Amino acid sequence: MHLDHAVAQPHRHTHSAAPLRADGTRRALRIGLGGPVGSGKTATVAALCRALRTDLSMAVVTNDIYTREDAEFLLREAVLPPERITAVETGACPHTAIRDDISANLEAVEELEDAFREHAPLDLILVESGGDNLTATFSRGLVDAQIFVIDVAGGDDIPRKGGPGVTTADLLIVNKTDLAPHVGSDLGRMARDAAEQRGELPVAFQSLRGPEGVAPVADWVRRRIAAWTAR
Ligand SMILES: Nc1nc2c(ncn2[C@@H]2O[C@H](COP(=O)(O)OP(=O)(O)OP(=O)(O)O)[C@@H](O)[C@H]2O)c(=O)[nH]1
Repeated sequence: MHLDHAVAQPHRHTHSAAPLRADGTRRALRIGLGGPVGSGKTATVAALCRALRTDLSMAVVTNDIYTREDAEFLLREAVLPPERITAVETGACPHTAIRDDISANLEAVEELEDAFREHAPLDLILVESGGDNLTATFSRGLVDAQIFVIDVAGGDDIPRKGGPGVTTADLLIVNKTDLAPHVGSDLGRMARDAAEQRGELPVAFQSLRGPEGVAPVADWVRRRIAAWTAR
């Protein structure tokens, strides 16, 4: 079994918000990325921007507790033009801003949509959560699909322990597989536990340091966009 390769498909259709705006135009697909501190959310967002930006009109909203560090990293790396990156400062509780009081994030995605609507309507907005614990999930009023990013260095028992991110995310990424031999994580066990917790929901084993990088996850995003556009 090639665990470095994404196990994809099928996915559930759990969209809650309407794909069309009041004026009949299609809005962008919104995908949220959550997960524990340091698991690789920003690195995955950066890699997705590089992989998809020539084919798609895209933008990113970052959430940090007190800083704009994630947005500054994306700006420094020039993964997208600055006007396509917005930072939301969430205050004390990062999961509140993506789950309970989503107003600041909704405002950010709607402003981005409006800014590009005329000349290059957005196809995709990635919303990155601030690093938080295993319970941080997105409101379905904010995003249409969510990706949960964990990493092998966080311990190979994370999939077994479950939690809403691991069990319900539309895609689970087990990141930094290149580190598995160094930290003694058993990828086979993580795959079995993840399958047990998630049933048919897909899991991608990813190393951004490896030759494949983000490609399998970028393909998953493309399929979501295709399904969104076909609706
Ligand atoms: N070895 C290895 N390192 C990685 C990989 N992906 C990300 N990293 C590194 O892990 C560190 C944390 O990555 P980030 O993308 O900042 O993690 P994050 O989840 O956004 O962190 P917070 O925003 O602080 O929650 C960085 O030094 C990345 O370069 C990977 O696949 N392999």
